Amino acid sequence: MTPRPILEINRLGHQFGDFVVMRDISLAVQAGTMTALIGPNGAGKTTFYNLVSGRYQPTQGSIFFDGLDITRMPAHRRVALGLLRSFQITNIFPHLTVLENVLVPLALEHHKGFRFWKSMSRERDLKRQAEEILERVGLASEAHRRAHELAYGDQRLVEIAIVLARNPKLVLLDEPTAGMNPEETERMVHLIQELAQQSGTTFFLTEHDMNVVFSVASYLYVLHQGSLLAQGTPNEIRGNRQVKEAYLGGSLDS
Ligand SMILES: Nc1ncnc2c1ncn2[C@@H]1O[C@H](COP(=O)(O)OP(=O)(O)OP(=O)(O)O)[C@@H](O)[C@H]1O
Repeated sequence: MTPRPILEINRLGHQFGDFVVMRDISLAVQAGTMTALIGPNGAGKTTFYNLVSGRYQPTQGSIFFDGLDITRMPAHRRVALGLLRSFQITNIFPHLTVLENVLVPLALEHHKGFRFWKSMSRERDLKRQAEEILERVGLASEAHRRAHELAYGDQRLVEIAIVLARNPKLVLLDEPTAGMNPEETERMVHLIQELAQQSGTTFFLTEHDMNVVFSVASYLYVLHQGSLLAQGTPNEIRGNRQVKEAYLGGSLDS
């Protein structure tokens, strides 16, 4: 029996007024995989993520998460179900320490809320969990620094730690290496690979850097002008003529 996909998109379409940005997208993301959505600039990746995360509601089609129809569900309820998005723009509390940045979502996950912040901060168990998450993303030594003091690449790691603290089933990773230098990119790639192998979390990422995509993803969907142009393994996509043409000049050859 084929396992049920964690994310199933059926004939998804979206219009802004009369302008059709997305048409007839059907795809499935299998649990435990690292799947990527790629496409040239303006292909519709951000719109697609906004539809899946609940920021926009599609004008056509349906979205199922873990077997549940979430097409019209508000974003915060999707988060509560375990569907999280890591934003391109750093989305952290700059004046809290790195550890506190992870403790806040952990507290939310444990339904304790901000009112209990003071007593909660002493709770050894949550602190230990936060430290474990920081260990996993390679930030244990930065735990007591304020987040805004960190280098850009490390701030993106804090963002990943915040997402992990919500105990996600599916993470939409929006350009995880955008704006990073080569060293930071390499660290992030290693981290993504490790997370994909070790946790039961499923990742669905979009990324402009094809070297990153081909080294982390096991399956790819290619968007072009709002439609699905191709799907397949990294090797199949690398050799796909239509995909190469869509990218005009072969950034896929690298
Ligand atoms: N709010 C909006 N209103 C009208 N058109 C929009 C809106 N948001 C996006 N678009 C249009 O939808 C199309 C897809 O844009 P989108 O940002 O989803 O593409 P993308 O693949 O994420 O691009 P990039 O890789 O450059 O970030 C583009 O033509 C864009 O101009």
